[in-house]
Amino acid sequence: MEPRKPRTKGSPVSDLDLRGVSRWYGNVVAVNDVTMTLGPGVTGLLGPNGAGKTTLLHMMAGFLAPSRGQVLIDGDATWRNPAIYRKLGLVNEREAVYGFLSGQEFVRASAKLHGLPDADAATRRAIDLVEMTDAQDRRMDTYSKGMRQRMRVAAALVHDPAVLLLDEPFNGMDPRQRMHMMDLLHRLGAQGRTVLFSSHILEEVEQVSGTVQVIVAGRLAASGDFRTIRRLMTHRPHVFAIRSSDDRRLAVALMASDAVAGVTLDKDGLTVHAGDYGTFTRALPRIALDEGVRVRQLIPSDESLESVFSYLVSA
Ligand SMILES: Nc1ncnc2c1ncn2[C@@H]1O[C@H](COP(=O)(O)OP(=O)(O)OP(=O)(O)O)[C@@H](O)[C@H]1O
Repeated sequence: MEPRKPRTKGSPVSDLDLRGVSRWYGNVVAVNDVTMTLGPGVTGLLGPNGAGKTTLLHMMAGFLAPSRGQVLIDGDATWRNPAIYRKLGLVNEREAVYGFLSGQEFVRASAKLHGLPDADAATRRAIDLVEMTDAQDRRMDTYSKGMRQRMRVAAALVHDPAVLLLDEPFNGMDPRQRMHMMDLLHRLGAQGRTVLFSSHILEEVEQVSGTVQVIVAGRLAASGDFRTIRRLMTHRPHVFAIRSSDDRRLAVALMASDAVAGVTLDKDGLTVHAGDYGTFTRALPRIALDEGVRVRQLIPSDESLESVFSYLVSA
């Protein structure tokens, strides 16, 4: 976890604690016995579609009761506790904005809902934080996806919460908008806020967050800094499809290698089961060279995110 940093101003730092949290819908177990603690800095909640990310975020935000366990902010349960909204902001996955409102009106409505004593000042400050001051008077339906998303973040930040939760904030953004949003999350984390965002894309999480929580099929599958997660994902069995100038000869040589667990040969070439990505990809060129075989194609054939996740779950 990133070191705790003091907030520059506003409310004190907050910790978010999940203790044995489960949530089921009828027979569907959406979240299964998740325990984690989140502190200041940016944390990525990584998981494939349907893993339970939205359900977790909604429980953290006090929108949804845990079926079992507890979600606590600074020791207080989030469920049925409106007082936590002074400390917490949520940016939901679905865009719910009235396009006829200007960005400024949208953020100001949020300031009013929070009953802030000086709604205008809070609105100005939040819009400035997301760098949307120049565009604040335009109607929101004239904004790009990225601009709309930043205004939604401003609305969630208008009361200066110590905790910010964002559900798939990068969805539908082009690379430039994505960079801008990443920069914003970095800044918010560096200010000492506890920022949690969900994503199903490893690279997004890797670029923004110090800490990663991986959730699969409702369970916490792994957690740590992104290097640990990346290592877990590469140090695992891999399957490669290979075509070469002499598949048969290469197959025989590969079978003798410690880096290879199994080889099948058919008319489309070789399928190699390797114990570990790095060991195999370092060994292959040497083996091919020794045998005088030219490798024409090397394709990792089980690189789907789902296969990585299912490995992490079983690990
Ligand atoms: N209101 C509900 N009623 C029944 N099942 C639900 C409900 N909400 C979610 N689920 C189920 O719970 C599981 C977790 O869903 P959730 O939306 O939390 O996952 P997610 O990781 O956010 O996925 P996505 O990114 O696709 O939204 C899924 O199997 C989903 O179908």
